[in-house]
Amino acid sequence: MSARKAVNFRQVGRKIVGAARTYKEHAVELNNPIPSEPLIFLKPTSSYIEQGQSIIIPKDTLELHHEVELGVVIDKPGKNIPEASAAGHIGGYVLALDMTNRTEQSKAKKAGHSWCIAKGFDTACPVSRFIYKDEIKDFQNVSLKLKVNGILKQDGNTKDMIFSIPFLISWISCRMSLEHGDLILTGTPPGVGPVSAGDTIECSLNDLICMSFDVKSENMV
Ligand SMILES: O=C(O)/C=C/C(=O)CC(=O)C(=O)O
Ligand SMILES: [Mg+2]
Repeated sequence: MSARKAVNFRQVGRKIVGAARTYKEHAVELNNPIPSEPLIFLKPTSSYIEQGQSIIIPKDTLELHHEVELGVVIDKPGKNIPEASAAGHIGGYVLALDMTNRTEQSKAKKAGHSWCIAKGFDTACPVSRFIYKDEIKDFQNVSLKLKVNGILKQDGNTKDMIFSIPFLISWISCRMSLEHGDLILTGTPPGVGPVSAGDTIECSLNDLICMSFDVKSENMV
């Protein structure tokens, strides 16, 4: 059996590409149109945290939302990647949270500005350990769950995505080169909602990964 290959995406520190509204019911719950093509954004790698660190709500935030997502880690770089060969560029996965400052996002949407502040604050991208490719048999059939203070809020599966993961990889690569160590957040299933200081978020991927994060406000740190 060939040695498993890990991609040290945290050490490599390349870009985080977020895909938005990739689950129909999530687009609907936020009163958004069902997209005809992917909507993407970038998150800085300064937003990464791992279990043991806290999610910090930026000051003046009225509404911070949880979004549990499957993250795809890129191994083989490429540009204009054909959909048919896109899966060959995947190096592994993570369970991720695309924490979102909805207060900032609403302002940005009204003004036609980017979501970089809404999506890019420190601690906005909690991630699990690296998940080897062979640990997930079918990336298009992955269960994603999230609880807040023990109450189930999100319970989705990547089989319900509007765009397939190979399509997302191909589509993104036609607009920007994908590099070794990049992370693609593939979007969140329905059930997103607010978290407050003192809350605990628990999330899981299949029966493989569980992680939890506490939520603090800036004046608590
Ligand atoms: O359109 C909005 O109001 C918000 C969209 C998102 O934040 C989308 C995602 O990040 C997602 O679908 O995962
Ligand atoms: Mg998201």
